[in-house]
Amino acid sequence: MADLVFFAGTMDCGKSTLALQMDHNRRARGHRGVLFCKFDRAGEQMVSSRLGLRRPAVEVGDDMDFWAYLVDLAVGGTVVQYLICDEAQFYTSAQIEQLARIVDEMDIDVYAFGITADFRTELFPGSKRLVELADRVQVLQVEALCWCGRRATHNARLVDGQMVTEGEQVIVGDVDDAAARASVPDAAPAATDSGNVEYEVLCRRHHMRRMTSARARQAAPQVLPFDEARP
Ligand SMILES: Nc1ncnc2c1ncn2[C@@H]1O[C@H](COP(=O)(O)OP(=O)(O)O)[C@@H](O)[C@H]1O
Ligand SMILES: Cc1cn([C@H]2C[C@H](O)[C@@H](COP(=O)(O)O)O2)c(=O)[nH]c1=O
Repeated sequence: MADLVFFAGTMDCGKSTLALQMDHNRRARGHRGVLFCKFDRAGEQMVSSRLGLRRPAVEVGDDMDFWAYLVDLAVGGTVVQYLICDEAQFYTSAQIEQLARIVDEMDIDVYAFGITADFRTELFPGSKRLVELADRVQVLQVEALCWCGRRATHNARLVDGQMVTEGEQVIVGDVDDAAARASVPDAAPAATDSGNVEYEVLCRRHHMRRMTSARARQAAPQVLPFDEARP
């Protein structure tokens, strides 16, 4: 019996890497699948991981109907056994419902990958519907870390280096990390009308205190990166 699985985590915790590995392992055994993406940092029609892997994918627009897409494939004689859906937080609620229907009525496994909450700690529409409908929500084994060493559970948005808690929900961008950026060399901070946007993953405590690594460094330069006192 097929499953709808939501692999959830913060930014930079290895979701796209796992998505590409799951696709690779299935294809290596002759299974047929379709890879979907939306607003990948590396560009359209692509799933990319910070480890340097990337593969072409079908870009999901708001008007994309997964059910109709799969029906068309079936009518054309293409047998599909699984779907990999990256950046699923950006999908609409209706699209997540279409994916659940595909699992139940076409017996196709759907593996969705995405961040649960935005920089304001509010659920994205796609993630909300996935939490509501998935057979399983799986937290990734590789944990992204807050600057204090705790598991990072939240995503902070930095505009010109300052953490913000208001703004548009969707701004494509990367974590503020030179090593991470090295795998996508053309990925500069996203320039918007309001400034340069980057993200940083934090534990809840430091997200709520708006204590980014830069602010912590200013407050107590000697305590980074791992402070026993943990401000
Ligand atoms: N230079 C590196 N060496 C080893 N691992 C790396 C390197 N750069 C990134 N990673 C790994 O890749 C992960 C990010 O993978 P990615 O699939 O892009 O994340 P996500 O899709 O969740 O944002 C990091 O958490 C880290 O484990
Ligand atoms: C927190 C947050 C993130 N985003 C964007 C930034 C990235 O383009 C993606 C997440 O990609 P990743 O592979 O998981 O790193 O989401 C956003 O638009 N709004 C937000 O609040």
